[in-house]
Amino acid sequence: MTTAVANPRAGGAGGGTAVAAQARQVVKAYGSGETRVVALDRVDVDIARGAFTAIMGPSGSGKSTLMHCLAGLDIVTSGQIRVGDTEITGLKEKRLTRLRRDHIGFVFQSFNLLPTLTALENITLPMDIAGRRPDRAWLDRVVETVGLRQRLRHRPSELSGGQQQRVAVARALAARPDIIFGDEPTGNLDSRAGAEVLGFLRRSVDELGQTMVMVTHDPVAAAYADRVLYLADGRLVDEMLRPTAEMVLDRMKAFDTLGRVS
Ligand SMILES: Nc1ncnc2c1ncn2[C@@H]1O[C@H](COP(=O)(O)OP(=O)(O)OP(=O)(O)O)[C@@H](O)[C@H]1O
Repeated sequence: MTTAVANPRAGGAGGGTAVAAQARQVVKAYGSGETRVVALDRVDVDIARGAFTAIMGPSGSGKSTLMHCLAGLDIVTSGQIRVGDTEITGLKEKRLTRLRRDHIGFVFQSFNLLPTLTALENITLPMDIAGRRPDRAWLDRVVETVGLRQRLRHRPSELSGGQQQRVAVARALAARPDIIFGDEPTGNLDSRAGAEVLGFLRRSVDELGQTMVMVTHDPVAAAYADRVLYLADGRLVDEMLRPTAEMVLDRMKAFDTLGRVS
């Protein structure tokens, strides 16, 4: 019934390009003088459209900073960031806010749902605020994909953690963003609920053509991705295609042996 929505990607910014987001020679430094910290050190990366990318690396290696820079939440010190066809470095805050609102979705570790609203109201809230009408057929398909049909009238307190995160995923998907960023989206969930949410993120890539980028420490979570990027000391040091949890774990152990964990 929901297969009628044939091309969910049509109409997005830069919909024709194979790269959803791109970093070129990105440097991000915090502070100055003796307290200066280089969080990203000349990072080049292409995030493929319609793929699931995981970002891994030791604590403090720059994962969140890279995600925030790619999402236009943080301003780079030097280098360029493109989202779709738009060069975002140098954009004024107003245009950046609009770009984030219209083209980027977020899923955080804490679900960030409004307790007084039902699941459905939470899902459509960003569109309501933006004065956009939800596309009913698309919303239907999203609700179906994340398995929330029977829970739409429930408030967050009446839902399990996994279900709440599925509402947050549906909220991100509902606006049909060009790219969704997740910062440890399963960090607050037990392994069963985490697996469920990761399964839905995977489905949103496979069935809805969504582009997903997720920061994680968890090899099992990373194994849901098509590609894993490894950061160490603010640099992109390695990547892995079609990962399995064992492969990711082995790679992490190799990094440990090199003394790269902080
Ligand atoms: N606002 C800030 N001010 C100063 N330094 C910062 C700031 N944000 C991050 N840093 C520093 O930049 C570096 C990278 O931080 P970042 O949060 O990106 O790492 P991470 O890999 O996401 O770490 P974790 O896995 O612990 O979340 C760290 O050394 C951190 O201390």
